[in-house]
Amino acid sequence: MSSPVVRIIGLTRSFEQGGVRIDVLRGVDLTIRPGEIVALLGPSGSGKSTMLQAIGLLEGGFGGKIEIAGTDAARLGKDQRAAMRRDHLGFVYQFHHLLPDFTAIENVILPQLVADVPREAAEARARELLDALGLGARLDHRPSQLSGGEQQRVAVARALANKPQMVLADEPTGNLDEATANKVFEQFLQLVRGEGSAALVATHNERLAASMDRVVRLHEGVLQ
Ligand SMILES: Nc1ncnc2c1ncn2[C@@H]1O[C@H](COP(=O)(O)OP(=O)(O)OP(=O)(O)O)[C@@H](O)[C@H]1O
Repeated sequence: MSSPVVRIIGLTRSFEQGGVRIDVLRGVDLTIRPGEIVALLGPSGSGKSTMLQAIGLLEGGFGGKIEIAGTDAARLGKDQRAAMRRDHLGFVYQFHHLLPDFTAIENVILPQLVADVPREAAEARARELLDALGLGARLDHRPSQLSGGEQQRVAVARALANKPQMVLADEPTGNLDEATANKVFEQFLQLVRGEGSAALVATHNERLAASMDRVVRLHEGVLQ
């Protein structure tokens, strides 16, 4: 059996708020296999974003163990964590965070150049992903010239540009109207499946969650 893309054991995280300690994550265990698409459900404030930040190696302050692609994150220095994010993980957020002065295709090319992909190959890959998302006629548009759904699709293409083993998505269609959200989400899932990436997708939407391979729920700091 192939090794998991992510394995977390006993993940904990607490915050101080106004002198009061809140234990948000109280011992979360989760294993995600290659290509597995997992929905992360939980009420507002239950710690979904906090969990994605931990797995994305974006912040410290966590207890427990996180392994990404078989490597214990605790052993990685700052630069190695950045390399792990770049080479193995893709990120999609509720808001697109595209670079406003770059076109759609440039936004998808850039992370590849940072990963030392040659320019021509990076451009071909960006074109392929944007085409697959129905944005073939929008390659040279800047984010401000795109609709919300189109911006979010560019963000999806950017997340997949470096062929990540896993995509971490935090309410990736949360700022879109329902019809657009459904369409973009369907395209997102189809592309992630086609690419063979695993994904962990935080959402409030039970219906979208049901279309994924597995659903886990955060409740009172643990997964159910
Ligand atoms: N940097 C921080 N400092 C203090 N408290 C924090 C911090 N980050 C998160 N929290 C608290 O941790 C809890 C979980 O927040 P988190 O954003 O992970 O929840 P969530 O499940 O993603 O919520 P939502 O569905 O509303 O996005 C909340 O009570 C939040 O206020």
